[in-house]
Amino acid sequence: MQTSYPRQDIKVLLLEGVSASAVENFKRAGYSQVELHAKSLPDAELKARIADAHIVGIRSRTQLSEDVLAHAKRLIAVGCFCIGTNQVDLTAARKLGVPVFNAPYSNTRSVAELVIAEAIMLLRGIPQKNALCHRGGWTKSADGSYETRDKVLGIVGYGHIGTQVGVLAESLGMRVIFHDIETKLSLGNARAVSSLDELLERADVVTLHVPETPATQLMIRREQLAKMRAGAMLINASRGSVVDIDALATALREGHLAGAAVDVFPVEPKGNDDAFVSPLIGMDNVILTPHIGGSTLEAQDNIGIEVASKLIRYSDNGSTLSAVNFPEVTLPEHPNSRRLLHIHRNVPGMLSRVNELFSAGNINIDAQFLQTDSEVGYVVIDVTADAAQATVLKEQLAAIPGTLRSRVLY
Ligand SMILES: NC(=O)C1=CN([C@@H]2O[C@H](COP(=O)(O)OP(=O)(O)OC[C@H]3O[C@@H](n4cnc5c(N)ncnc54)[C@H](O)[C@@H]3O)[C@@H](O)[C@H]2O)C=CC1
Ligand SMILES: O=C(O)C(=O)COP(=O)(O)O
Repeated sequence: MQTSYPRQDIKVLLLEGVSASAVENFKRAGYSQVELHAKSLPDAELKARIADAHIVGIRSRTQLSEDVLAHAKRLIAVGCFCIGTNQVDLTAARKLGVPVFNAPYSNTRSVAELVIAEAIMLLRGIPQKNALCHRGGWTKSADGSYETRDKVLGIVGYGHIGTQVGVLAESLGMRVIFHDIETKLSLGNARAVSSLDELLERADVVTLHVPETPATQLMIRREQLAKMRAGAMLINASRGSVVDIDALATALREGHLAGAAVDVFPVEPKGNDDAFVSPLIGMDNVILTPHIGGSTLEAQDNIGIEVASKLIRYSDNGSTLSAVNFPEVTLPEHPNSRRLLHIHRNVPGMLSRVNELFSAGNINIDAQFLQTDSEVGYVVIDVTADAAQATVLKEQLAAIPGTLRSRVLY
């Protein structure tokens, strides 16, 4: 279907080495202006580059704050080519009429596999043994080295990743307990515990799989670490903000914890050429990884296809299905109609004002779908009109007070 605004004029800005599968997907769909950067950009450059971008794709590192988004004058949609969307000011984007999409499942298995591998490595004391061998040392000993069988794995955040970690851990013979703020269906023999404290007190290995929210900010501090069993281990592949990293360093240094595996940090380098700084550097019993929990070729390839497809669908036909900050609207394509979009502040009487326009112009509405949330309304309208009429209608829609965006799609 030919779009009113030519696809080749739509600028797609992709940062942080988003997978080539995304670029291919855009190009195949006719979006020829795709700019790909290997890293996240410094704030000033980001503001400059985002100024004329219609679509922006990022991963977990790029911060799309209200201030940055205010520079994006032509932005129609944002894609987070990852799970977390905490790096985007979702409310600010919504108020600008910009839907944000992500890939909620594609890298979950990759994280779960890494966590299981780390649990085994930590229980065997491999990080410190490996480090010593590299320095010419030799510690052939069973001290502090355990099988996973019958050990208790405590999962904090029993969602898409947490549940998969639980299933894999049970296949190794671990006993799985979990804590979540929602009531969750237990898979296998996993058991919910009554509180985070109970989980910390009972688990041999604690693994964190919560999103970054105000409630998970520094969820694991000195007091929580002190509640963990002496000799227990902590794995964090969620967000760096969830753990007080200095308190973790102290608990490890003092020997209360036997080891840790950390993939995410309060401050992470912008790209592979930048230095990594952490109080955990130099601790042999800590596995440090550069936020690669979801970085497998399979996951990145699938994420590239998934998020690019969502962005293309929105740009081509207005579907906001699975947007994380926006009313979800999807309407089948009606090839013989013109499609208009109207995004507005959710105030009383908006739909009747939109519809008055069409009846005043004697324009027939072939199909219409409105969805609202507390702040924003989004309506897709298919009408019988020619291209010139559609352009006039778009301008008239834009003039309705409270309008955030109006577009003609085709
Ligand atoms: N290291 C990496 O490369 C990756 C990290 N992640 C991180 O992992 C997080 C989790 O991913 P998914 O499992 O897919 O998310 P999810 O949304 O499926 O699961 C999160 C679970 O945490 C629970 N939760 C939320 N707040 C909580 C709280 N205060 N206390 C206890 N439970 C709470 C939720 O109810 C939910 O069950 C993502 O938000 C992302 O930040 C995700 C992918 C890759
Ligand atoms: O999916 C997520 O939330 C992740 O943390 C993975 O982030 P990344 O795409 O590796 O920057």
